[in-house]
Amino acid sequence: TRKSRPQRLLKAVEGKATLGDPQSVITAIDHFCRHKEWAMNVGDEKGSILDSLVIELSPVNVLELGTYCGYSTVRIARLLPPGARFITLEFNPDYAAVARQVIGWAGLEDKVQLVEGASGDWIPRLREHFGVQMFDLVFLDHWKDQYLPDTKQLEECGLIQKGTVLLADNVICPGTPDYLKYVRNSPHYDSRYYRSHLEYTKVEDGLEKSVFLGF
Ligand SMILES: CCNc1ncnc2c1ncn2[C@@H]1O[C@H](/C=C/CNC(=O)c2cc(-c3ccc(F)cc3)cc(O)c2O)[C@@H](O)[C@H]1O
Ligand SMILES: [Mg+2]
Repeated sequence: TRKSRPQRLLKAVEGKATLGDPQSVITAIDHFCRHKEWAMNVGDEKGSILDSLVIELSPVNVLELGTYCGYSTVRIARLLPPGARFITLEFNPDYAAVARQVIGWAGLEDKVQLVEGASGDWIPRLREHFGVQMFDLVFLDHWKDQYLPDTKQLEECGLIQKGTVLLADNVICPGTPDYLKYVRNSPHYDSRYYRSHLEYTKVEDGLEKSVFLGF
């Protein structure tokens, strides 16, 4: 059967990137998505905003919801301080398999724990299974209607505490209206929109950064 788009994206990485060089993996994926086939990676423009926020935050415990091909996983992992812990959740086994190889090409497999499974099933188990107390950064980039329920579940499990930063992709396109309303209206979050564009296009999109202020 024909290869899937993530498998074709992986071939582009293997053909162009340098083993162990995260930047070359990022560049290869961006080139593939801009010139060959669009794919729903956070991309280079929003990716640069993501980079600057990771550098500024220097997070120790990071959670990503929705690994897909591992593009944002590589962007984040390459900037983490030694000893940081990065868990990324992906419930599609085919995407997880591609992401593992993309992360491996970047030489970042020791920095990332890719957990195959649904966020709803895993969020309640992260504390006892991985011994994580709270997350400094949560990057939301999975199904857009899951951002809000998963955020509430993270709050209930005590994995979001004072100072935790939520960074959400696609708050304009495709859009996450219920999540946006929640973080922008809640007295417990200080929320800010970083205007940008939908990856590899001129369509408006952006990232919403929401800092939890405590209960
Ligand atoms: C069931 C919820 N829990 C989940 N737990 C773990 N992984 C999950 C989950 N949901 C989805 N996933 C995974 O996250 C990924 C899903 C991402 C969904 N993203 C989008 O729909 C998206 C879509 C667009 C987009 C924008 C404009 C268009 F015209 C077309 C598409 C752009 C983006 O940047 C996007 O992120 C997949 O790998 C999926 O298997
Ligand atoms: Mg996205």
